[in-house]
Amino acid sequence: MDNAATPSIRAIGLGRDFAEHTAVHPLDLEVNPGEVYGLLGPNGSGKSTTVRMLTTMLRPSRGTAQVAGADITRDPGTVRRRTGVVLQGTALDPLMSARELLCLQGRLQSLTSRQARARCAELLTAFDAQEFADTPISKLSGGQRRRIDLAVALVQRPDVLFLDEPTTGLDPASRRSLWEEIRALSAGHGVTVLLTTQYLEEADQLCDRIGILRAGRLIASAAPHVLKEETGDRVLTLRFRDAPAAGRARDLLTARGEQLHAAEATPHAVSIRLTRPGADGETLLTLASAGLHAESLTVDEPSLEDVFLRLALTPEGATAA
Ligand SMILES: Nc1ncnc2c1ncn2[C@@H]1O[C@H](COP(=O)(O)OP(=O)(O)OP(=O)(O)O)[C@@H](O)[C@H]1O
Repeated sequence: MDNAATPSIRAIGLGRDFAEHTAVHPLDLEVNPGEVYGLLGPNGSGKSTTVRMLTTMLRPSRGTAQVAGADITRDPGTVRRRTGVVLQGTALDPLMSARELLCLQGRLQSLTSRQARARCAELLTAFDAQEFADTPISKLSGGQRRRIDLAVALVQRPDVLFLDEPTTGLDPASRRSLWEEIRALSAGHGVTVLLTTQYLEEADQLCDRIGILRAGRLIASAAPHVLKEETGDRVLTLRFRDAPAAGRARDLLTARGEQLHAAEATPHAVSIRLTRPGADGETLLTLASAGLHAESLTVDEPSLEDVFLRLALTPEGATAA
């Protein structure tokens, strides 16, 4: 994909049924070259089914998609040649070493044995894996295996990389190091990455844009900061000298119809959701005119968790797309 204007992934009305059950409702999605896009959603929301359709492993029941410039149903061979895939549960042969696996993958991709060895050495260096390159896969840690999974998917220099829950089961340090690898692929090599995750922090830190799936529907798709600004309320916390002052402030604000928030559950503090522009100033004026002066105040920005809880877990039909 060398045309920056052409999306690396474009799905139009893509959907899949299993018997009577619609796992993915018609879905429209565009992911641009070099972008890291995260599909986020609770268990069973359709993340893996979407990835399996886009990687040509599962035929869609409806709709179309182009991946790396080729149609997933009309030209699945080209899609496969231009994409790398790392699915849940490693499929690596436990008796082979990383070096053997990478060379074999290179040969399967029609590299000469000399080219395959060179590519293998390049990837082992890039993934800092020389130290365990000749150890059987069965003896590697979860984090080391995941790095080899990723390296195997990169042998053919894919334009688009699909990662299904790449960091599930990894400790925080291994997770962060895998994020670095993924960022380097996208920023340094222009690889487009579509990953699924159940970790909000991962989506927030790693992804340029996030799509939230709920019951097979894409209910939001935007940059994490945009989702936070659009969906989450800021929270104002005021701390008073004593609990009675905080109690009076709480009563006054409740009577005005403000939404109290359990951000800081101490008797000296009161937190409210800032649901409209200027609500922070109004609140301070209201309290000051009743002789209530806070000793300190903080405003917390919404987190992706707020967004996710509101969008993904509220009853169906209660939120707009
Ligand atoms: N092969 C299948 N046969 C029947 N139903 C399936 C099949 N694969 C998935 N489903 C159903 O489709 C829905 C979406 O499943 P999918 O695995 O895509 O969700 P997910 O968001 O990836 O979940 P998880 O986070 O648990 O991996 C679920 O209701 C699931 O039971």
